[in-house]
Amino acid sequence: MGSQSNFQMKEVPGEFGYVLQDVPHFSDYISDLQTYPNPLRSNPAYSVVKQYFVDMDDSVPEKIVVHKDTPRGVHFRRAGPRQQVYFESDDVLACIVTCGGLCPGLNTVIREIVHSLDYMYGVSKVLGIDGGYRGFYSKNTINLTPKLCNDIHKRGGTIIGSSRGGHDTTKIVDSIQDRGINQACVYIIGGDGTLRGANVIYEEIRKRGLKVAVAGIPKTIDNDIPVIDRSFGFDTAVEEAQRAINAAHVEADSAENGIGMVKLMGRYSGFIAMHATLASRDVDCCLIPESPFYLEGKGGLFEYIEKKLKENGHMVIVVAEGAGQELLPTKNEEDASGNKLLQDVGLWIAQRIKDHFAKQTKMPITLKYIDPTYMIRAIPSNASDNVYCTLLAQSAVHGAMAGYTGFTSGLVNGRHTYIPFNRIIEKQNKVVITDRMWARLLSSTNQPSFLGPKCPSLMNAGQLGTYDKVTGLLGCLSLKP
Ligand SMILES: Nc1ncnc2c1ncn2[C@@H]1O[C@H](COP(=O)(O)OP(=O)(O)OP(=O)(O)O)[C@@H](O)[C@H]1O
Ligand SMILES: O=P(O)(O)OC[C@H]1O[C@](O)(CO)[C@@H](O)[C@@H]1O
Ligand SMILES: [Mg+2]
Repeated sequence: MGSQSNFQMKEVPGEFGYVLQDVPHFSDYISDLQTYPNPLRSNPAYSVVKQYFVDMDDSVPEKIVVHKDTPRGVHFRRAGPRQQVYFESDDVLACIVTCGGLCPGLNTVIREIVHSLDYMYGVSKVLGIDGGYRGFYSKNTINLTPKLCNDIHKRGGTIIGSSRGGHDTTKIVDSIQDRGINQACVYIIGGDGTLRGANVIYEEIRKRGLKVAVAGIPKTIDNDIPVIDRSFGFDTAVEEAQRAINAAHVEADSAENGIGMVKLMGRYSGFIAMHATLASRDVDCCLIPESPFYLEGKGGLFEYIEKKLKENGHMVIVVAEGAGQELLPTKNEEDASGNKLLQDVGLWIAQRIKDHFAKQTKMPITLKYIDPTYMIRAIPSNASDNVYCTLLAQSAVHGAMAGYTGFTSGLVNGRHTYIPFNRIIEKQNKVVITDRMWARLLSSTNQPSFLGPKCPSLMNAGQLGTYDKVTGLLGCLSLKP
């Protein structure tokens, strides 16, 4: 499945190095479009709010830490309602699909799209596509009404179902066309794979010249989507992870040389593990995919565990599911979407630790391994994620009604924006171990950096300035602002 984009990004330059990375609009490929006054103009709740409508020229900078001489840089369109809309309420058919793994907040986003369409724009025809992309052409749809969706934010999962694999662009766009509608808003909620899929749907719709807006809402519990401040459900996941870490700590603290190990999600990005560790303060070692480590010898994990047990009598380790995969025997299996299936690194390390302490040392240990991964992502979103989901959904609805397409809504530096698909699918967001946040974690846990002769890859790649071979610590990180 390719992810190359056929349409160039719309870049609008301005003064002093200002660049607007704009989102596509119907007017880019359809002529003679009719516009209508936004129905919110006559809605008493909104018409009294000063500056409720977003100025067409408002934009949000991607980087807010700047030097006095640096150019103004990349900006994104500010999200929110526009004075004019490109649909008449009665003509619009909207549909919502959720794809990929579960994430706290999916139902909140669905609820808020349905409610916003109805209450703000008078759009009452909203279909839920059953079970991910393949539901477009192989299953029945669900009529989503404000009444049906009223309580769903209190439930985990997604009421319309989700799946991996099964994306067929032609069939999906045919199915949108076959429903006999020429005016539609398609809301696609999902992670990096889903948004690549959304981009090709948008491109096909554009090639066919259809007045169908494709709006994405980025979803990923791993927080691996670039550009945005964080993805919805992440806050909830970090909070829920505390329960598992607490349990691991209690178990470890109550045993002789107790080790509590918790595996958290994070296929390629260790954000949940990093933030859960920073939040907890009970964690002595956090292992993430971006930071290679080794077990044996000087500066290795076993040596550190022995030191910690001698000092404190117990310790807690958090490991992200994608950490240390290069140490495990390879298994070339993929899921239906083509994502590599990972080995259980937590189980593997737990066994290696047990073997090491049984054979190499006279230290009896008690190790408890906790894998709360699916329990964490199956819960409803917390209060802060609920607010976030609500605003993401409202922004997506405003954007599509205003004729924008091929975009996701997303929080950038605390402001809601519209981001073109091209930007959001171009790479994965990862923990940068030469950034301040990872350094903060290292100083909080006091764990080794593992950047010794056994992990030379980063040294060779020149990602670090210098490395203190004596202390094993990242002495001279080139910290980014
Ligand atoms: N490059 C691509 N082009 C078209 N469709 C894609 C592409 N990559 C993935 N998809 C489709 O997107 C859907 C979801 O992809 P995937 O299973 O990778 O989850 P995701 O959106 O990345 O979410 P998660 O964060 O849970 O992994 C699947 O139906 C898959 O077929
Ligand atoms: O078992 P599933 O549904 O494929 O999901 C597992 C994957 O989904 C994620 O939660 C991302 O959504 C990853 O962290 C994890 O590897
Ligand atoms: Mg993904």
